[in-house]
Amino acid sequence: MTDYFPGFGNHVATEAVPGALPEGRNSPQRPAYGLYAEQLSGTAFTAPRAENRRSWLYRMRPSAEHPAFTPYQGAPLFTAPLMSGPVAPNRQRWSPLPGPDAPVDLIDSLVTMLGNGNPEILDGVAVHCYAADKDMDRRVFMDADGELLFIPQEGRLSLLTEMGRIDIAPGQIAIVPRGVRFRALLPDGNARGYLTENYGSLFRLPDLGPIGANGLANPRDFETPMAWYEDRDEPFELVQKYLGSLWTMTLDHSPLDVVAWHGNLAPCRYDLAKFNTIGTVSYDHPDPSIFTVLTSPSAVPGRANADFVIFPPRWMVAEDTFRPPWFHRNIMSEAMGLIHGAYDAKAEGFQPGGLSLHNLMAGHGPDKPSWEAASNADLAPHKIENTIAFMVESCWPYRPTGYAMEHAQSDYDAAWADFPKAVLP
Ligand SMILES: O=C(O)Cc1cc(O)ccc1O
Ligand SMILES: [Fe+2]
Repeated sequence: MTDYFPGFGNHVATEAVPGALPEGRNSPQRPAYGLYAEQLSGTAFTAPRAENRRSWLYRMRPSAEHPAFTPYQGAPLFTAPLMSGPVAPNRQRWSPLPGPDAPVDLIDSLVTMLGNGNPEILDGVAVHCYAADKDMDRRVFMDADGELLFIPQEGRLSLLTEMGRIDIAPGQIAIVPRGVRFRALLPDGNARGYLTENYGSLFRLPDLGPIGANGLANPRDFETPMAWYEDRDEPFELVQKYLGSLWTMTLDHSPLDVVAWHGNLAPCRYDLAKFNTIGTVSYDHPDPSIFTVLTSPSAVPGRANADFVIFPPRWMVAEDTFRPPWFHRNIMSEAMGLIHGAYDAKAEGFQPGGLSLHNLMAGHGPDKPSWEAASNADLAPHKIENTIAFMVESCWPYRPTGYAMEHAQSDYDAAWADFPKAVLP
């Protein structure tokens, strides 16, 4: 059983062994039990206090003690997206990826679909999919390129991280900060889902403006695990993603050996069912920014490097309104996935586990069957139920990988074919 602390980005102090956490200072001359003190910084030392995120880890061996990394040969589809060459301004959509041919763990199963920005300039975001059926045993992963946001779609994940164990099921999400090592177990034997990799500023809760002090994702519903460690003196492979490529080295022990930690940079989980969904109670379809769970700001105010947005169950009551998403062309770029159920703008072809891409200025919106149904619907209050879609909206256009382009649906444009022409008086 794992226990969690409630709250988002709180300062936490936790020890798995009594007496392991120093009191009154971060770096005593001799930490208890011969532990090693290590600071893990998620923001620059000099970041403004309100944004400053770091933790102090007390571990059995310093993480500096390791041999050189060499190129990793696994995870052939877990890549940086291509950074050059033309990108067609086409809308794209993907059916769920085929399952693995041979047993594969979470890291080796990752398939990079979309990405923008560049880990070298600390801006941008990538969307990967996983479909795994093997635990990571004596294998640990760490991402130097960004913060990881897990969005399971099928099957639970147990993320054994340096800073605690996180259990999530479809409908829940987990964040693992940049640099935090972990291995993933699959309690159901297999798991599928999405992984968002944020190269930019850390995800945080959005400002609420006139909404007030409460609403959307409430801070208390985020959960940070208590300290947990494994004391295993056996070979452990550590795979690291660094500047877009994968590297490996082998330790003679598990690096998940942090016995105590304190600070405000830590993994956490959140149950999307707890989202306080806000919508119109009069008319019109509000902009989807009202569904923002987490945002990673860019340097331009109000223009996110990445917004993680959900479309959860909710009441639709708008009067004299076309209720689903409208036709639109957006300066922001939209990657969307579906955890379960059906999305109200796409009656056909957008399946749970699938993905879609509407890059900046691509005309999109309801497909023809959704448009027809919503244009003629009786506007009684109606509850959208049994579904959660999500969007990773970014100010930078996404580049699909070569794999993504080879596996895209070939007929997505047909979603918007044959709309009747308006008849003028
Ligand atoms: O394109 C989409 O389906 C996502 C979306 C949803 C919505 O309610 C309004 C705008 C928008 O981009
Ligand atoms: Fe959109």
